[in-house]
Amino acid sequence: MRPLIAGNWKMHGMAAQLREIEAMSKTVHAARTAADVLICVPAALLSRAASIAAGRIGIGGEDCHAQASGAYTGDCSADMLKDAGATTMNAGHSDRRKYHGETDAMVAAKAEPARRAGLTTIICIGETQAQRDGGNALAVCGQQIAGSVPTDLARSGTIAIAYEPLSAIGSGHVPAPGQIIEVHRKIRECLLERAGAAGADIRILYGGSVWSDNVHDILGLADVDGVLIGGASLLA
Ligand SMILES: O=C(CO)COP(=O)(O)O
Repeated sequence: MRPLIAGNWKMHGMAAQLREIEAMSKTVHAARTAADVLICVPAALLSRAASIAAGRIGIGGEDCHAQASGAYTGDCSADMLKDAGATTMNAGHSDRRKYHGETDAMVAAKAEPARRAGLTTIICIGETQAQRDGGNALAVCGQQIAGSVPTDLARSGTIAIAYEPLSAIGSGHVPAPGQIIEVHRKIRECLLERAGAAGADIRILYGGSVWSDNVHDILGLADVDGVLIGGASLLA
């Protein structure tokens, strides 16, 4: 499977930061990179980022509202992301689950309008350290897949999954390879159960403290079809 190298800028970046999009687009284009490259940016930068990227790399949104329009002050719909130039969006990032109380059902409800808008949705899952310490990591990830991945979307090829264990995000602590392999294998099994053969073609990304010095090793692990990068994606 062609890997996806995705960045997530979170709530970082003013207009000056778009220089990095320019530099990344040029590098990817010139090097004919053997991977798809995508940067998810704050909504305020989306339109300018997409115009600078000019299709050389993908530009994504970081979230959307489940409704197409309405009295939802401060929110942004999947159609709006698409209209601004996005190809992809994130849903269910642990920041959203933690600070906005997003549940699996809410995440699933965002993925469907994204598909209708023509966006691929990267659905983020991952266990907390307490869940891992309690021996529940695989069960938690399985439940998150069951709750946040609509079956028809899994079949339609318009989603990717990002496994981001919370203890790895922004900490510099990447789990042992065995942990990543074990959880990705579990996710693959869940996807095959849900979507049949189509589940084999869904990309499963790893996220959490990915940097230039560990990305090659991580991409070499079984069932790792790409990475979702936070801090390191701010620099071309
Ligand atoms: O949350 C992440 C990407 O969505 C990972 O962030 P870091 O790469 O900064 O650990």
